[in-house]
Amino acid sequence: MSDAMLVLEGIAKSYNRGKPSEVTVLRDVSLTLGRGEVVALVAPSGAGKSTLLHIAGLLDTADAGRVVLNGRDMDGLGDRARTAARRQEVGFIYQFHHLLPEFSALENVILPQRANAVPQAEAETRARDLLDRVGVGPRAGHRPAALSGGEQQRVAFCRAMANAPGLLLADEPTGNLDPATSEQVFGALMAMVRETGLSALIATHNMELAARMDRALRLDQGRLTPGIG
Ligand SMILES: Nc1ncnc2c1ncn2[C@@H]1O[C@H](COP(=O)(O)OP(=O)(O)OP(=O)(O)O)[C@@H](O)[C@H]1O
Repeated sequence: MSDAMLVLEGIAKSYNRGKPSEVTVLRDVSLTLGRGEVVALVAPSGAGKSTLLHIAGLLDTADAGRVVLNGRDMDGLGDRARTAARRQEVGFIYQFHHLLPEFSALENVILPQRANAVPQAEAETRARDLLDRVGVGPRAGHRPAALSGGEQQRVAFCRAMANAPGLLLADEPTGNLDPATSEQVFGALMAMVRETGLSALIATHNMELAARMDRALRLDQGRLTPGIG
């Protein structure tokens, strides 16, 4: 098996193709993310970070180029196979937690496992373990609205990790938090990523956080260049 968890080759993406409002976001994006490697994705607002993360995580398709996830070429796969690959291989974290408001923290971490046919008791044990590891175990029975911003985001990590993905994609995961909470949440995220040997691509505007990852890539004018620049 290859050492890469994710390979992107020559990815291009435009919105409103063929219309006067066409906007080209990604021109030629290539990237190899090794197993256990944590890479910062730094970009000005509107440069296409979310678009790139969505293509890498199989939530969107590119106009050109290849996505190889865990050694498997995603080209030509049907919707069902892409959804199955995404559920097994990819965890997402967003700037806003997007937890389900009607469910407790615990249930929010159980549900994705149930969607993956994990038995209830096993899903609950894993959810409790994940929540304990990021320090929100005592709050497991609370709904998101009763949790602080930092707690909500830690629950969102647990949800992303619920199905033990090999790849974590994060879109400004601490962008909505004050500096002290951001530090706490980033610390919990990195500890879990390192412990589980996950590969991660983490978009951030925070240069200090970017500098603490294995390397940084800058997205600008539809292309990636090394460094924070
Ligand atoms: N569905 C869409 N239709 C048309 N244009 C879009 C669509 N989605 C995104 N765009 C445009 O593509 C560009 C890149 O968007 P994207 O959300 O990927 O940027 P971003 O780098 O994540 O931005 P931010 O940091 O502000 O969240 C923007 O100019 C945006 O307006």
